[in-house]
Amino acid sequence: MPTIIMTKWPVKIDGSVKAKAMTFLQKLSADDTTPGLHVEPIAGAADSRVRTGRVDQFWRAVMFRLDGAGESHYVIHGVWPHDDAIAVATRVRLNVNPINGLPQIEQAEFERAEPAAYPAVASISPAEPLLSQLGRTRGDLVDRLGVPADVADLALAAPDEDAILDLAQQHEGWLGMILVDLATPDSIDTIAERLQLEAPEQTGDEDADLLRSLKQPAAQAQFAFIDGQEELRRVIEKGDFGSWRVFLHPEQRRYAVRRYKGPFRLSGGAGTGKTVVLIHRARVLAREQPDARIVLTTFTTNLADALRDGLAQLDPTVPQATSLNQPGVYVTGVDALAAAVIRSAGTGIADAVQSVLGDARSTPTGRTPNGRWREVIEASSSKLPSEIANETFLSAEYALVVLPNRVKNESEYRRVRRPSRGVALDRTKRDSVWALIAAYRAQGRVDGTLDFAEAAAIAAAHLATTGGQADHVLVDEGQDLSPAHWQMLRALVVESDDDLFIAEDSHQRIYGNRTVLGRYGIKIVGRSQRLTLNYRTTAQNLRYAMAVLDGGDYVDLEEQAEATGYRSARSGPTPAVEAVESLVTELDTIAGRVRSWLDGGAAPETIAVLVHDKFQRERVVNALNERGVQARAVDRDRPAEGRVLVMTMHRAKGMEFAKVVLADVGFQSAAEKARLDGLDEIERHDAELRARSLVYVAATRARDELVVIQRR
Ligand SMILES: Nc1ncnc2c1ncn2[C@@H]1O[C@H](COP(=O)(O)OP(=O)(O)OP(=O)(O)O)[C@@H](O)[C@H]1O
Repeated sequence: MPTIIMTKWPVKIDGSVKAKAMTFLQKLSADDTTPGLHVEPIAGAADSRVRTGRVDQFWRAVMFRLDGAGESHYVIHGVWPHDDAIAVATRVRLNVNPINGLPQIEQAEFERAEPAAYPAVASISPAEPLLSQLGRTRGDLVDRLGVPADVADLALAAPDEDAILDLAQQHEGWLGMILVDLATPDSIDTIAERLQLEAPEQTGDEDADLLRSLKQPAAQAQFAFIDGQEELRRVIEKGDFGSWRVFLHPEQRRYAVRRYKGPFRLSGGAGTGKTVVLIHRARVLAREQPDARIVLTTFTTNLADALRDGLAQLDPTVPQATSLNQPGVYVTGVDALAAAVIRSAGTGIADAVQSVLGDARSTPTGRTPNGRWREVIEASSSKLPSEIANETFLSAEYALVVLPNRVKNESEYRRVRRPSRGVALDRTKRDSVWALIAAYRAQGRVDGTLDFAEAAAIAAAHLATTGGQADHVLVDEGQDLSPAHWQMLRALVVESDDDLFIAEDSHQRIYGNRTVLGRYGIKIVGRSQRLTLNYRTTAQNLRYAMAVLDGGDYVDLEEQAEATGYRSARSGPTPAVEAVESLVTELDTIAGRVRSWLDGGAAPETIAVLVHDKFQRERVVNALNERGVQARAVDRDRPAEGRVLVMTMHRAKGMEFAKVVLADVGFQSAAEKARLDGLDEIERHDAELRARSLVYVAATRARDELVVIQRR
């Protein structure tokens, strides 16, 4: 049976043709001699491997036929109306790039989109073109990286990064990736290494050489060997947004498949495909080890829902376990995971409760309500200064010091170390803090409730004595997890190769406090890498989002300063920043923007308005509806179709939309200002970092257009 090698192009055809192309490819992959397919060479074609095939009366597929290892292979170049297909088929040629060993389809680009020609730079600006400013020469591009000469000339003439990105967008696969990299300060060697470029080996058997070239890691960002009919159907049915499932960047592929002798950490800015790598890695592990118990977890239940959907989209045949300790991939939020461990332990949880809280409960039931710390402080006659007697300080002290160290009483608290906690506590203050913690715990005991951090600490203590219940744990949004979460995950997975794989971005920490993995038994030691190519956000929006972070001192889970340099593969309009004086003007401005996008043909559910809190969310929904724009608030539920979506910036974490309005940027309510003023310096600094991170998270949700509304 012939093997189908898909390129990115055929997935861009529209609905009715897609269905016919699917039928054609299915038949082709079953038997290329089936009558009616009309797989035929073209007389006088530039490449003797070219074939056309009959999709229907009007449409033809253009393909290359390669024979290797006793099998035929079809590289599907695209589907065109009959006459266009013949014209394309006559001219295209598939060959191996003699410099970098990667496959290239020559001339194809010119038939689809005429690349922009940049006017001679001197005529528009005296500035030097970007690549020569970066010291790149034609020799670097053509002779070292294998960029075709015509494309290299356009790149060398491009005045700035945006122009290079526009050019990159016209070239699929490795060529687009090289162009994006060329606009960064990375050295030519770094670019060549990242894409694993190597001079080709020539055996004299051209088809075999081509097939080997098509299997190179960088080739797989553009060409995919399709594994069976079912996969073929999935590849064709999904539009371009689905291309993450098939065409991975060579770096993404490496992290998805590589084996590690212990925990591994993958960092990367928003939109660099960390989640994509995790989903692929879960699939690779599940396919290779069908009996393995794999846990894929993240910070919230909504994000876990998205991971579950993503895994099912990638491959519905990967078994998703419905409970812990079962073969398959168990996808769950990290707090739901703690609850599952406690639930499955039954009354056997009593020892763990005793060791963490020092009380004899065996069946904790509910969840401690929000605001409990405030109630405890208000009910006490504590003499502690306000920068200590506040919810932010106490909950952090509890999560960072008390729970991970299993402090159960005053004398243990007097002795415990409090690294990186800022505010020093003398003996009297420690005793007073402990009195509040004891009151907090007593109230939990009365109601039979646990807070999230307590539940994770208890689950960790239970697993530490009963043993691991997973073979591989994959974690997304690692920057938001608390020490007790890490202790639980460490104890959940049996220590072995590929035990923990952690994706994180410290710039996106919007919950909790900084954590250092090494303190909780997770030793990364040199097994840590970074993704740097942003797939989601245009370079213009990314620049705005990065500027929000400027000056903040972010550190990652290993206490290293977080790198900020990363690049985007896409270019678009500059974000619009609008300053407004009042709430009413803000609402009018939001409605005006949204309406103009809708009038321009955008689907309502691809537009999101992101706000700070639930009150503002309701205000915006009402204002939009009153102004005739159908809008809907998104809370825990999944976003619905047919309405403009309005949600908090926290809720938008992990999501993406074509167009985004960021509301209330820079606005601080009087209550929030008073809360921040009451914090000690370190806590306030951390709260400010989180606030910037929140705007960064929100700004990086936009794929194409971003409007920022600043309230003065
Ligand atoms: N190889 C790829 N080809 C095409 N699209 C991709 C690829 N990798 C990722 N993407 C797309 O880029 C977007 C961002 O990917 P993903 O959500 O995995 O990034 P992330 O690093 O987890 O982002 P965030 O930290 O903001 O949640 C998604 O739309 C995803 O489908």
